[in-house]
Amino acid sequence: MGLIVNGKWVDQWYDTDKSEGKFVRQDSRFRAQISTAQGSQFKPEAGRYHLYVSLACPWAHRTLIFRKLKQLEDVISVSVVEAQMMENGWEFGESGDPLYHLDHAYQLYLKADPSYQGRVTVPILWDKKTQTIVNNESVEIIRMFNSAFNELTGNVDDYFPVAQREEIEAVNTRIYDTINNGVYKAGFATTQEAYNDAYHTLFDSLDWLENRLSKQRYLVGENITEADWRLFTTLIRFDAVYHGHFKCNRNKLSEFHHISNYVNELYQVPGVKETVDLEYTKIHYYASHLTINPTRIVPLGATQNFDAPHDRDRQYF
Ligand SMILES: N[C@@H](CCC(=O)N[C@@H](CS)C(=O)NCC(=O)O)C(=O)O
Repeated sequence: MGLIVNGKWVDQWYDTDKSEGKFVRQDSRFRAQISTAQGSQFKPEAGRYHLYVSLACPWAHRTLIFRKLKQLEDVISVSVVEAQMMENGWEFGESGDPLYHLDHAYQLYLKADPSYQGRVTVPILWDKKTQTIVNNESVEIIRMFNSAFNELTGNVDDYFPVAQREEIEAVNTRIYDTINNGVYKAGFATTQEAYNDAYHTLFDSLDWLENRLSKQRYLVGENITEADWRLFTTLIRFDAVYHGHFKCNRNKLSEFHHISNYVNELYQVPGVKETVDLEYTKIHYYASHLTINPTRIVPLGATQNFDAPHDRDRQYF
């Protein structure tokens, strides 16, 4: 775990000294867009882009789901970093960097921008043509996958419909702050107060979500939208990782009837379960975060069956 400082990798845990023990996530820095717009440097082209992911990472997981749902598997290649992230950050191992056979993800960041400073995160959407990072922000990557390649694939499924954008964004904002990033705020807090705040805000939001999902099948409208997928990748990891490792333990997610049925439904959407690997995920979190779990012992639970029948196809008012 570390970051790039003045062109060099430095092994360093998150610094919470200046934020009263609170974990503050760094903004993603590569923010270019793939688009057909005139003058666009990055046009949608089959075989041009490569996605680097960790199967443990909820942010990267979103991009894998969109790659599946939008039938981009033959258009955008993918590779997976090693489960453990130790003193050199994300490691590529034998198959993690099929393009340049680099050892570490930080080398890829420096290849894209030798002056890059900061943390080295996944997902990374790489352009093989100009040999740079197009974008390393999952929200923007899934939106590109949602629409930029439609003409190439013929898949016009839309998870961010114009008519619902405002409501989707409002829901996303609360869910990002209190749930997606909320579990990290609890887990990476270094003072009791910062942890307490994150814990209460997280479970207030899960109570709100349980109520919302008792009245409607999906977060927004009558179909699955990006809001559901953005939430799903955090929820699927909850009992296996966040409940124990990040101390988000007021309840297990399986104790929320509507939320857990909702997770099962999303898991059972064709193609999605192939993007989930909770064993790899547990190894990543428990064996990489030495500050939180110095013994690196990976717990054997929680046993969950996301293939169990769900009740989400019932009538809603
Ligand atoms: N805002 C980014 C966050 C990506 C992110 O933080 N990924 C984590 C893995 S779950 C990471 O690579 N962390 C490495 C680090 O912070 O040093 C996104 O949504 O893409």
